[in-house]
Amino acid sequence: MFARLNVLRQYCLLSGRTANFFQWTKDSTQIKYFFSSSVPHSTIFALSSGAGKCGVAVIRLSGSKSSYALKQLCGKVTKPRTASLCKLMNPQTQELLDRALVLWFPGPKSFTGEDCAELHIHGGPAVVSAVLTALGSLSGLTPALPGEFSKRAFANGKLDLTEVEGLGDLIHAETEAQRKQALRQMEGDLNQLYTGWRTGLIKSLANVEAFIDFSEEENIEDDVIELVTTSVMKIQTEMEAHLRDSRKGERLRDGVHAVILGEPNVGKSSLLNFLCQRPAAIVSPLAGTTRDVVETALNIAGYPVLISDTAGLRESCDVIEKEGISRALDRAEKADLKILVLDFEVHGANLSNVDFPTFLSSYLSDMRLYQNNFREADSVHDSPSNSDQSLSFDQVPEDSWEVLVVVNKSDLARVSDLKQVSQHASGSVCFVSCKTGQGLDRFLHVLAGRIKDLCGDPLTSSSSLTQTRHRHHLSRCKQHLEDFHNLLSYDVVIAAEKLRRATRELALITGAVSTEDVLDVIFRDFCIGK
Ligand SMILES: Nc1nc2c(ncn2[C@@H]2O[C@H](COP(=O)(O)OP(=O)(O)OP(=O)(O)O)[C@@H](O)[C@H]2O)c(=O)[nH]1
Ligand SMILES: [K+]
Ligand SMILES: [Mg+2]
Repeated sequence: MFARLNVLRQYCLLSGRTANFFQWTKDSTQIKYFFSSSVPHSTIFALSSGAGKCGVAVIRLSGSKSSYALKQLCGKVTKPRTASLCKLMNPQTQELLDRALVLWFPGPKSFTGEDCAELHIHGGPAVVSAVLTALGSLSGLTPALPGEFSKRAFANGKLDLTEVEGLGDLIHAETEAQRKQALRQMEGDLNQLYTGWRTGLIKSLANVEAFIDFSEEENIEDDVIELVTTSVMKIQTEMEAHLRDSRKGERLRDGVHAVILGEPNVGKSSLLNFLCQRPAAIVSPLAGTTRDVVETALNIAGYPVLISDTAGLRESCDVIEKEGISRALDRAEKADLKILVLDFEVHGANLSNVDFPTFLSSYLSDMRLYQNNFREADSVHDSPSNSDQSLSFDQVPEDSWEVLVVVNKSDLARVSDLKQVSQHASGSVCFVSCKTGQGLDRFLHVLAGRIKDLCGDPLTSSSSLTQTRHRHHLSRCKQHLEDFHNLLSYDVVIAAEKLRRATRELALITGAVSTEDVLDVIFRDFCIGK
């Protein structure tokens, strides 16, 4: 009985595709399994190219009535996977709608796995509207919901969930590196990795269950548990390394958050304007010009960066300026990269042997302390604290941060001074002048290098974790595996349950096991026609 049970259970777990529709529950003696009823039957259609006037628009159909629709509009079903020039007629009036290139993809060799067709028509809004109206008039055809084509592709085993997410990211990719990462994921990079781990864990689980069921009566190899432990440990180690990637893939997907920080008037806004090549922030000789956070999205060397200019940091009694400083500190806390701007005239002579990350960390926490004190005592508007909060480099080291140091206004320095100071400063300090442009090319180069380090190279590095959703399930999986090791010598049955839960977490990532809620969230961001 147990052997049969295991075979069936394994079948459910291993048959990646079937498992989509195959859920099982176990009570003490029997297994119930059933097919999900979510197999779609209607035939859907939508404009898959962007809306608005364009040369060519693509209307896509999927479902069993696609061939019927072709017959109604073109008078025939065209040759599979070949572009055929056809006249599209209104099925009711036989009026000519457009001349189109028609493609016919009989299932299962299609994007969704169902019978599919594409109509490449002229991209005028009236043409598109006339063809969509004609399709809508056919019985059994309904307009597609957002992401419905991809959802069907998933339901029919054409894509797993990570590939669906890769496809969504590819459509939303705005920079070259994002495109590469998304494409890699859409091609099945993460699916392979996670399914590989899951298959490995399922094999181990089968061995543990065989051990539980037969160890007393039959010949089970003595070292089976030892082999399982080694194999699970190997997967666990790989998973831990994958989780420990400093959020590179997630950063590339969402954009690196960089923040420009420094005292008033050092040229923070001038630097932002240089980076985005437009006057995004107001520059003026008045200290305290920038109050709000000024945020701009940039593409730096193919990587997405969200850069924020902030209020100059100082002990201010002005309520609005204080609020600006609070916002700057909040932004600094969340940023992946902090760009500290200094004024050459003020700090140029004092740059050697400074540990900037630890210095900035403690400087910002002192600023925060000052801000909080100020908030608590309403009466302190005209009595700044006694502590000296100007930038000086002798503060106590605290933490290690990603900091890029820019020394601005180096045009005001004597050439000999600049040379001497830059020789003694650490290699990561950039001496620039936003006024004359000197040093800005090198700064850009250094900045691009840092951003690349933060995101990783999507082509050469190993597969990156790209989504919080994946991280969530992987962390839980890792926890179950740890519990498995800890429990194994006490209670094999409970340990086996932990292993089973670990495999389930991986199945939730790829969608081998899925719930409607998760699918709704994933497909929600898709556009109509995809
Ligand atoms: N000589 C010189 N002046 C500069 C340079 N960069 C900026 N400035 C001037 O310095 C002043 C302050 O520049 P901002 O960019 O407004 O400085 P900020 O750090 O954003 O100032 P706040 O927003 O007030 O904190 C302006 O008058 C700029 O023209 C530079 O490289 N050399
Ligand atoms: K200013
Ligand atoms: Mg400013």
